[in-house]
Amino acid sequence: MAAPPASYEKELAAARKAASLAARLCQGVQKSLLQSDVQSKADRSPVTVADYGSQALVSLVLKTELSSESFSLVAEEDSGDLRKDGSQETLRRITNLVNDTLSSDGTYNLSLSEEDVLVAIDSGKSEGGPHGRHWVLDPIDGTKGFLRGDQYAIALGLLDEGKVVLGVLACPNLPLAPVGHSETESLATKVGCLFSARIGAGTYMQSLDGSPPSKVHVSNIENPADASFFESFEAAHSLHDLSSSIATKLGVQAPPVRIDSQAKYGTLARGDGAIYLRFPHKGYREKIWDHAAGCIVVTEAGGIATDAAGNALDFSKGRYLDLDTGIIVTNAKLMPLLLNAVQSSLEEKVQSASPL
Ligand SMILES: Nc1ncnc2c1ncn2[C@@H]1O[C@H](COP(=O)(O)O)[C@@H](O)[C@H]1OP(=O)(O)O
Ligand SMILES: [Mg+2]
Ligand SMILES: [Mg+2]
Ligand SMILES: [Mg+2]
Repeated sequence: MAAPPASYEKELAAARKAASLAARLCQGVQKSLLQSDVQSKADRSPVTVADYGSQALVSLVLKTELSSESFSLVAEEDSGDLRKDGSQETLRRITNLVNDTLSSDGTYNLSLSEEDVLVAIDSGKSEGGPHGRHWVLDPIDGTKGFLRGDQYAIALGLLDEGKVVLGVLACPNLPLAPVGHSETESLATKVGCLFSARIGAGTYMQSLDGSPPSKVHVSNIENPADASFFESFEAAHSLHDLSSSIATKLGVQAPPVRIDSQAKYGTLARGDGAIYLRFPHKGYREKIWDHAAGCIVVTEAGGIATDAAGNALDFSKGRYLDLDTGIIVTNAKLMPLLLNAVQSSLEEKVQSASPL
């Protein structure tokens, strides 16, 4: 007899715990961010002690909670820069952050050395791929938002045979109340959301301080005139002009809601807006950790995520996502209209760029 299908319940509980602890570490750092905590990577993008600390902590919690299983992690950061001369102080600070967060939780009797932290960070070097299980982690997604004091997310997913089977998004600065509605934004509202999704079991949201989870669903808007859309805060991450041309074609009335990170997938999953548009500049290659958790959070809530040609996102190809032009997300009713608008705006863009 065939084995029953995996339920991934134990893995989801471990992922929630890991992402919640990492969120606690990041919140502490964001409150007291020192200039010396921020470095530039070789690609000139920022990285902070919190990105490294979050990656070490998630890797450690997953390994400890799921100790009997083989462990593969595809994650954004590595220890290369931390092993260079002049990084000792930064490494010491990261190690203290990880140990302080572990002891504040109280369930682990662990104290890590600096070398343990480097090793935990480097356990994220897996290449992923179509076979077996691989955890996929962005320890801070939206580092620029994190530095501004805005939105960011700890994004953790699990691939099994190339498919995302669970995902959690911890969004420490995201209000529990809907965003993008000016009436609710003026109210002092509680922040800190944890989204979690398991294949076939739906998407749930709870507060990061531990309220019971409640099931969420994407917006059921059918008329694009009533829809609002999310896009990157950073114009360098997504072509705002292209989104605006698509929105105009669709008849969307509301201005774009710009927020950082995969928090956009979370807000869409709970129906705050109806559309997410992402069109990186030419030459940018999307990584799996920037979309795996967000993708299952939104699809288990009834949404659809595709590339600009309407193909499902394929997480089985290694560390990068191979895709056509961009990523679009909406509900099943709006997707055909959205795809038409995207394709016609992309054609216009090509025509306006080619010499007559
Ligand atoms: N030039 C770029 N174009 C598109 N995305 C980028 C670029 N540089 C970094 N990113 C990544 O885009 C995501 C943030 O997107 P958003 O614009 O939706 O906030 C992050 O994963 C960020 O990485 P990181 O995880 O290092 O912050
Ligand atoms: Mg980064
Ligand atoms: Mg990212
Ligand atoms: Mg990141």
